[in-house]
Amino acid sequence: MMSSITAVYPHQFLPPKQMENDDHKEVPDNASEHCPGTRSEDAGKSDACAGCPNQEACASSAPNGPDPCYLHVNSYLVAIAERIATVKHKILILSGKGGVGKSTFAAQLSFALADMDYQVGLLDIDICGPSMPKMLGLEGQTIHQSNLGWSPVYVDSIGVMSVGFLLPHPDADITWRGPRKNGLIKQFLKEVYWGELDFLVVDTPPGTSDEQISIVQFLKETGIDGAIIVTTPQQVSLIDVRKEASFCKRVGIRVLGVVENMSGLSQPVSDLKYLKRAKTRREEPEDVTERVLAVLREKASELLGLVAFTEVFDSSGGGAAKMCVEKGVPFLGKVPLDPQLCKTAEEGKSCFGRDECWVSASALSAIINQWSICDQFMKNSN
Ligand SMILES: Nc1ncnc2c1ncn2[C@@H]1O[C@H](COP(=O)(O)OP(=O)(O)OP(=O)(O)O)[C@@H](O)[C@H]1O
Repeated sequence: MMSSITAVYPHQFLPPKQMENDDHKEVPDNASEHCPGTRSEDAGKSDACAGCPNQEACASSAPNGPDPCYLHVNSYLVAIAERIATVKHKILILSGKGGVGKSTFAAQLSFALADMDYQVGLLDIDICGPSMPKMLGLEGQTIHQSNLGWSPVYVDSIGVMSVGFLLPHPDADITWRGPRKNGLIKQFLKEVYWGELDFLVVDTPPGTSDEQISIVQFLKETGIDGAIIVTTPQQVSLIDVRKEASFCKRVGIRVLGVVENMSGLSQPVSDLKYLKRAKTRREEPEDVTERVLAVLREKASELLGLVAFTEVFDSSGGGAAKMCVEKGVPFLGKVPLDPQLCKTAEEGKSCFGRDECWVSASALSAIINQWSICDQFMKNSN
């Protein structure tokens, strides 16, 4: 039972002692209040070190030598494992490049899973560029804490956690080096009370850097079920997907599959015919019958799923499907470049069940169904 709910303010991102640190000064979670940092000349020797459980380890380490923080790795991994024990499945959403639609996919996947009556959490660990508050229509929301921990912000039963909820204003920048990002991700995993979840979807920044290393390290006790890699069809994006797949292999994370997003332009057939005719005649159909026919054609093509495909980016290299064969990872499918999906995602809404983005919604549904992770995972966990 939750009680005494209070807001979590930006200065509570990290414990005060870490807020005062510069990025090179490591302070163990259990250190005394005025800890000089494990890399300091005074580590283990200053007055503040008296009585600290790390004193001996710090005093015996040469400055800039092995970091005694690692002596406490086990304690926070255990704390995270206990906290995350109520989460059945953890899925990372990765991409090699930015702007390929990873956050869009993570948000729409969460909506789809919630529609299937799963309990879903969405953790945004893109610390410097959090998109989830916008993509879930939760801008301006703040995090609260209760005696159980930090409460996610909820939309359509999806619990969402993002650094975006902790910013003093939407334009505030976060310019942090690795250790501070690491600290916040650790804090999210230790502090957030998700309750019983079927899926925790983790949206990451592009690449294989601090955030990816942290999440893999922190969840290694409990295990990560797998990763979905999002790409666009261009070769420059696919080169980086190969790196993501190699990263997953090296750290022992199963690649659940690759999604090719913005994969050509798909339009209802009726739209194309209508546009072509209007362009040829250089006039709008003034005739009522013409207009009625245009609407009927659109509805008919929607019902029949008739879509015309136009290639936008060069995919002569074979696109993601070919790359998947070479890397031996599943190809999950293509999502078209769809202005309506962009609009819907930026309005923070689900594309499922919306007439205007039925083309991309059906592509996403096909991917999620083909992925059939829900069945597989739920069977394994029952
Ligand atoms: N299939 C699509 N069709 C049209 N627009 C799309 C599609 N997928 C994503 N977008 C739009 O592209 C933009 C970038 O998407 P998104 O933020 O999801 O990318 P990202 O890979 O998460 O980027 P970053 O990693 O840099 O945060 C957004 O405006 C989004 O609405």
